[in-house]
Amino acid sequence: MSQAILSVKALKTVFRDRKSERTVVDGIDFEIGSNEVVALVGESGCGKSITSLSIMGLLPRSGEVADGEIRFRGQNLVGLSKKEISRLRGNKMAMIFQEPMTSLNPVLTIGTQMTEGVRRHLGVSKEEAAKVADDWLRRVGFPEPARIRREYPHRLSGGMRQRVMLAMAMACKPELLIADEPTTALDVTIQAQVLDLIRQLIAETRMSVLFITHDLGVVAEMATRVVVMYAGQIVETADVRTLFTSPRHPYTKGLLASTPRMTGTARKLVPIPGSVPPAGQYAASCRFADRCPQARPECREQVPELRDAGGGHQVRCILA
Ligand SMILES: Nc1ncnc2c1ncn2[C@@H]1O[C@H](COP(=O)(O)OP(=O)(O)OP(=O)(O)O)[C@@H](O)[C@H]1O
Repeated sequence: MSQAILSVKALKTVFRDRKSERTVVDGIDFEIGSNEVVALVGESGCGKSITSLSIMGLLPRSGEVADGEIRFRGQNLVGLSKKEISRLRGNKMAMIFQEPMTSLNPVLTIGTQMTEGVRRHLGVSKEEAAKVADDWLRRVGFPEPARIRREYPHRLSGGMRQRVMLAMAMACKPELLIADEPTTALDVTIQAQVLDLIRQLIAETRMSVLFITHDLGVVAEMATRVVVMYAGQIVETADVRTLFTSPRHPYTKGLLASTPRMTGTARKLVPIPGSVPPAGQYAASCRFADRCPQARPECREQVPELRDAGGGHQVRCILA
C-alpha cells in the first residue's frame, strides 16, 4: 500500500463516569490507503461509531482516547487541540451520519450552512462559496440548486437531506470521508441511489473512505477492504473478496449467514444467537465464545490474538 491516508494504531477509547471506566474500543489497528474504501462492520454496540468519532475528535465529553495513535497523513491527531482538529475536520476529513439532522442546523437555510462551511474551509468569497455549493448540489442530483439553498432542512425528505449532507461534506474536498451508516435510515430505492452517488464520487475524486455499516450487502457493493469488529476489538480483516469467499472467524461467518444473497437459490438465513455484550462486560478470554457455535473449552481459557493468515488477512480466533 502507498503511504496510508489514515493509520490507526492500538486505539483505545474509554468512557468514564464517577463510578466506573469502560473500554469501548480496545486496541484496534487498521490503515486506509489512497482511494481505498474500508468498511468497518459488526453488529450494533461493537464500537464502530465510537471508533469513527474518536478519529474525528467528536467523542462525547465522557469519552476519551486513552491510548494509541490516529495518524492522518502521518500527523498524530491524538492530543491535538479542539481548534487544530476542527481545522482538519470538514476540510481534509469529513463525516456523514445516519441522521443528517445531527449535523444540519434546523434554523439555518441549506445555503447559509453550505456557504459558511465552504468559506471557512476554502477561504473563498461569499459569491465563490455559493458557486461551489451550487456545483456540489447539482452533482448530488439537484438540478435547481438555488432553490435547495433557500430551503430549511426540515422541508426536505430524508434522502434529500442525506444528499445535501453529502454535498456539504464534498464541497470542502475531503481526502478522507467517514460515512457512518449513511443509508440505513432510507427506503431501499433511495438507499441504492445514495450508494450509487457515493460510489460515483469516490471514483471521481479518488478520496479515501471509512464506511461504517452493519449491512454486508452494502459492504459487498462499496468496500475494497473490510474490518470486522466485535466487542471493541477487530476480529477479522481482509480484502472484500477474501472476506466473502473465505471468512475464517466464526463471527464473520455468522454475519454472512445472516445476510440475504442474490444467488437465485433460496437460502435459510441463520441469525447469530444472542447479542453483543455491553462494554465493560467482555469476557477475559475470547469475547465471542459465548455465542460461538464452534467454541471449545480452550476458547474460554486464553485470549486470542489477531494473527496473520497471509495476504493481508488477519483473524482473531485460535481455531481459524
Ligand atoms: N456516550 C456514551 N457513553 C457511554 N458508553 C457509550 C456511549 N456511546 C456508546 N457507548 C458504548 O460504547 C459501545 C460501542 O458503541 P458504538 O455506538 O460505537 O457501537 P456501534 O457498533 O457503532 O453500534 P451502532 O451501530 O448501534 O451505533 C457500546 O457498548 C455503547 O453502549
